[in-house]
Amino acid sequence: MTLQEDTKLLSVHNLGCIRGGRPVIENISFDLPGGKALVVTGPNGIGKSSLLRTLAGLIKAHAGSMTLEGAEDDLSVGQQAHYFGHADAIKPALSCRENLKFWQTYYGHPTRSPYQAMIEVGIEDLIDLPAAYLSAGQRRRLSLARLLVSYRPLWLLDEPTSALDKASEHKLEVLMAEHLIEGGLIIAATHAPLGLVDPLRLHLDRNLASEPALDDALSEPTAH
Ligand SMILES: Nc1ncnc2c1ncn2[C@@H]1O[C@H](COP(=O)(O)OP(=O)(O)OP(=O)(O)O)[C@@H](O)[C@H]1O
Repeated sequence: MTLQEDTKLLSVHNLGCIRGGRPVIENISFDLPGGKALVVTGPNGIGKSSLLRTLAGLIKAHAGSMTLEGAEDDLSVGQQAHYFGHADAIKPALSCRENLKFWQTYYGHPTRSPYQAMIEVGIEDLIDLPAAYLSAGQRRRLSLARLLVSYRPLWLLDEPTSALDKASEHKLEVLMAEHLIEGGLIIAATHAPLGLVDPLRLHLDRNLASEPALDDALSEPTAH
């Protein structure tokens, strides 16, 4: 495949990780170009979250390699990724604005003000409220706003619609579409349809734990 100068490409080759002393993902290989999403599916406990956490650099890969070319090549994949996991990365004693300012300072590459990001997720009225006062869905939306205050090309989304109402789910669809149009990449682990247009798909299956199936991929899985 020929890469345009500004085209990003995430390449994952034979990735594996160990948790609790046993391998939970093995031999995961795929290519994901900028502008595309990869939807990861599979039964509970198969390793979807572990895959995302490994890509985010939160779990050490015990095998394989991953690179993200075309962005900041000197940074690791995790350093170029926003990780939106089950736990909301929110400090309850800080206001919503202070939480977003903290993350923007930490991540760098500012794209929107905290207030603009809060408008995007529809909770701008709560911007000066301590995050401890937010409902579960509001916390989730604040967590989502964290992705909007700083640019990172790769979004790693673990069950991103959990606790979101229908309007927020729709907003998430729009935000994901915008990120892809701008050449970003998304990997989403999900049990729910996410409204992504024509995503690549990786289904992890218990019987195929060492041979994940990647449909419609740029490169065939190379499980050995
Ligand atoms: N902190 C941990 N220590 C040890 N083992 C863990 C840990 N977290 C998860 N596991 C194990 O790793 C395996 C994969 O878990 P993971 O959370 O990645 O699955 P999942 O596909 O995301 O599941 P779900 O659909 O339920 O969210 C499971 O067998 C789980 O028991």
